[in-house]
Amino acid sequence: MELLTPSEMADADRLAIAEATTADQLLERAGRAVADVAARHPFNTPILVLCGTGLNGGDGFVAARILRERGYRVRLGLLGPASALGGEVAYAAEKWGQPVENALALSFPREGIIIDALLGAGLSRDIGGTLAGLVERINASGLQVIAVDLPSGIDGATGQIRGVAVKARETVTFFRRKPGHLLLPGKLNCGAVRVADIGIADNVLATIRPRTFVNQPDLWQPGFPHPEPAGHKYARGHLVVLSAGIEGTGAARLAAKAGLRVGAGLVTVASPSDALAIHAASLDAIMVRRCDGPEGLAVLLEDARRNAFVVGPALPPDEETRAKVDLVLSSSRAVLIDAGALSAFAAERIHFIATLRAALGPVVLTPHEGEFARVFDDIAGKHAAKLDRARAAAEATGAVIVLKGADTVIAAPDGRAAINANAPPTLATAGSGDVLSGLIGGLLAQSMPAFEAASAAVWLHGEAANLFGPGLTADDLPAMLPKALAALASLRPS
Ligand SMILES: NC(=O)C1=CN([C@@H]2O[C@H](COP(=O)(O)OP(=O)(O)OC[C@H]3O[C@@H](n4cnc5c(N)ncnc54)[C@H](OP(=O)(O)O)[C@@H]3O)[C@@H](O)[C@H]2O)[C@@H](O)CC1
Ligand SMILES: [K+]
Repeated sequence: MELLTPSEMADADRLAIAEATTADQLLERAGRAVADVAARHPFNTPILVLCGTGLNGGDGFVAARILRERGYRVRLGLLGPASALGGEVAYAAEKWGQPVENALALSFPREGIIIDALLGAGLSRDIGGTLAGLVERINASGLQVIAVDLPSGIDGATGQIRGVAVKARETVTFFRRKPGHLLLPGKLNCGAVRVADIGIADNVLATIRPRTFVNQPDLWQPGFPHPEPAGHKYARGHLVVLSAGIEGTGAARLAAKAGLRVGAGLVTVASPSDALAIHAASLDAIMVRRCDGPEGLAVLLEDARRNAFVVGPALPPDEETRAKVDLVLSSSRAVLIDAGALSAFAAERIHFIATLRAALGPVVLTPHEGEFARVFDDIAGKHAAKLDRARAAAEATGAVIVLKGADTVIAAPDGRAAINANAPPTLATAGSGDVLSGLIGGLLAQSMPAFEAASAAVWLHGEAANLFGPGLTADDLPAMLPKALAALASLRPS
């Protein structure tokens, strides 16, 4: 499902108006959708509608009129003079035809709901002054808030709070969600997000060509390597996970188990001599091979059937790790780089980016924010918004970037980006990132394209955690994958 930035949404409105509808009709339908949500509250609920002077306020005027017609007690406060209203908003205000209070001077009811129609897609700067005071009063009022399009103060393109922002219980948006509904902190201010159909046809998207998506199976399911009846393990790739030494072997096993569960035909843990015995004792279906230093890795790379490598979980951020990364990147294999293999380049950033750009095979990096800042300090300094940071790093390196967090962003070098929305807080647990690395590696081994592989893995990771429920540890994730894969298969178009 596509996500539209506020400016892409304005294009959608324009295209819809050019084709089959009028601005008045769009405003009427948007306001009606808001009224429908408010009308789920009991009949005698007092409703305070707070309107700005733009189209967001116009939606508020329409909602106020419809709710009053339905018998609700509605008061309306306007931010600014009525003379500032123009076009369809002035028309909606005229049709309201009831008293208009000064939003900055009105008294709040003790109970009821507030409809926040102060600012939506037109937010263009930080909120300050008296409006900031009003937003703080709304948040301190204890009243339930229904936000129109976006909670006022949330940037629809980035999810950032511009100065202050309304905290809503529900948000009604139109046609498609915006990135700010999914990215933190905006997501937390939105409450439950409802998407209303206001009569904009999907075909406007062919002109707009959105580049940002919700990370859902429709985005990558067609390329997902569901097992084929005639398939055999050698057609499903061979994933190699590099292990750390004796004190850090669990991470490689977690990644390897995830890679095997997600369908890689063969999985090998490449282990330093000191850890061979412990891996061999705890792995059955997964193979174990000796791999000491870059020389050992070079030997493993001689077999071209080993087509995907996970490098980083539990590896020390040192020169030897850098040498291993350089070696796999120059081998034209699919490579997943995480953890120690990212941090190893904190002092060698220029070299790292140049090596990534020169890589012949697909590459995916999975930094959390701390690792990202370490390796891409220039980009982190330039871009405050997570979506922009991930895209800039993907463009700079030619790699797919999975910028992890509660609102993980997956960005491709061609500008596509997906925002993940199914990760429960229980995923923030030790070893969870190693499982994700293995999932991506396992899909890369099966030749799934890198952006799709990374997005699918992030979704499966979230799905497995959701299916497990409370008390999750990373060890539980590979065991939950069959259920997550079954859930995915059930969503497959027949
Ligand atoms: N397009 C369509 O057809 C449809 C659009 N729809 C609706 O329209 C909404 C977008 O409407 P919009 O573009 O008029 O912008 P909107 O959010 O009302 O704000 C503009 C006003 O805010 C002001 N302002 C900005 N930042 C500020 C700040 N920090 N602090 C204070 N003021 C600030 C800005 O002032 P200015 O910058 O001009 O001084 C201007 O006056 C969209 O969210 C959806 O609800 C639906 O009806 C469906 C059809
Ligand atoms: K709003």
